[in-house]
Amino acid sequence: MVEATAQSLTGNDFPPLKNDLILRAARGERTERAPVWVMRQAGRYLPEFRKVREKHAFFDICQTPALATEITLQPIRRYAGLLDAAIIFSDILVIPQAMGMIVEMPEGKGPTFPHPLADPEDLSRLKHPVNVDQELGYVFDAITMTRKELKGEVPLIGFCGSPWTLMAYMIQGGGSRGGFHSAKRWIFQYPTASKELLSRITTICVDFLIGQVRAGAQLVQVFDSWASELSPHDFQEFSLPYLCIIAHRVKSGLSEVGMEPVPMILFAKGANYALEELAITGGYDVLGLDWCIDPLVARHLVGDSVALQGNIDPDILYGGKEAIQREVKRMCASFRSNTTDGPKGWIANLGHGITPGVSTEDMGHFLSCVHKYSRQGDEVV
Ligand SMILES: Cc1c2[nH]c(c1CCC(=O)O)Cc1[nH]c(c(CCC(=O)O)c1C)Cc1[nH]c(c(CCC(=O)O)c1C)Cc1[nH]c(c(CCC(=O)O)c1C)C2
Repeated sequence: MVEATAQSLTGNDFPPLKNDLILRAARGERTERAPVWVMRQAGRYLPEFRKVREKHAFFDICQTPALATEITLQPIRRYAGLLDAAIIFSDILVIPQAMGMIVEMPEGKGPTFPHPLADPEDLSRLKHPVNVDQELGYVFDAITMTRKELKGEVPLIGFCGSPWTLMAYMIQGGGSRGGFHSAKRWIFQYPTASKELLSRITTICVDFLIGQVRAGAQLVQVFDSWASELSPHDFQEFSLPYLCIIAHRVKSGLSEVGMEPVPMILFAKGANYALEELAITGGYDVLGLDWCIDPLVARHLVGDSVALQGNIDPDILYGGKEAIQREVKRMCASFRSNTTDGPKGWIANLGHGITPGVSTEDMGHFLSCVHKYSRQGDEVV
């Protein structure tokens, strides 16, 4: 059992980093090959995860730094040398919990809120303001412990959910399967209360991400997984402004405490129409793409101002080895603009999270194909 805590370890005590490929790509640099990691890489498709999960409740794992560390490291060990980043094992729904909501995670059922927010009066049920160190200090401890245990093999990514995506769960009370009709009703019927809630969540996201970086996270990602539920107009009104505030305040907050900024990644699924604007005003270093946009088109929209992450359709991992190889080749050609130069400002990933039924072997094959076909000097078509 490792006994480090965020208090006992300063940044300087962490082991030196051996693989900075993702940090260079996030800064927009040309790299010898594309760094690769996979959203939800530490999760249910891994038998070693399921084994731990049989014995522990989901949020007990999140709240026990040694278990969160162990699961974060599982894919790094299994795919030794193939993954270029680890992502801390946690969940976006720890923020609603910190605000006082009960969130349950029955196995195989996804998140459940027994008492979702029904109408604006329910905002008074929420803790406000939230002391992030007190409520979410366990995530900081898990990050510090994981960073140490990673021994500098790859950088560690911290994360949070976006204000809109979190609000959607808090009102809907369950996962995406049932849609987000109640949450959508709020933005139309109670726009002012919706914005009050979004502002409160934004403040927590800022403190939470700053705390994660202070604890040892070397990049951070904001997941706006359900941006796809909003029209372009409503994304402008109920998501984008809060996403921008997060990026700008995290950067200024870090500089106030004398820390270097870390690359910030935004994954706003289904908001490809906003890529150009996000690249100009968003404040993020990397924009994640879902699979519904051609990388060449995305690059054309954002120019050279940001790095891109993504974006193969996660279901390709069900298509067998040949299809995986063919589609990775295609993705590489598109992100590399069909040149033999190494990729520039590109982090390879899926266009959303890996799903539980993928075989561990096919995941490994995907990673190997990215290594093979994103390499500088190689033919790309
Ligand atoms: C980054 C992350 C998340 N969850 C988990 C991680 C761990 C790190 C990783 O491996 O990526 C573990 C993580 N989170 C969960 C699991 C499975 C839980 C179990 O064991 O029962 C795991 C391994 C539970 C969970 N938590 C959530 C869902 C989705 C439900 C829906 O469809 O609306 C689910 C199924 C909410 C959630 N959680 C997260 C997102 C954003 C990413 C995405 O869009 O996939 C979202 C939307 C983020």
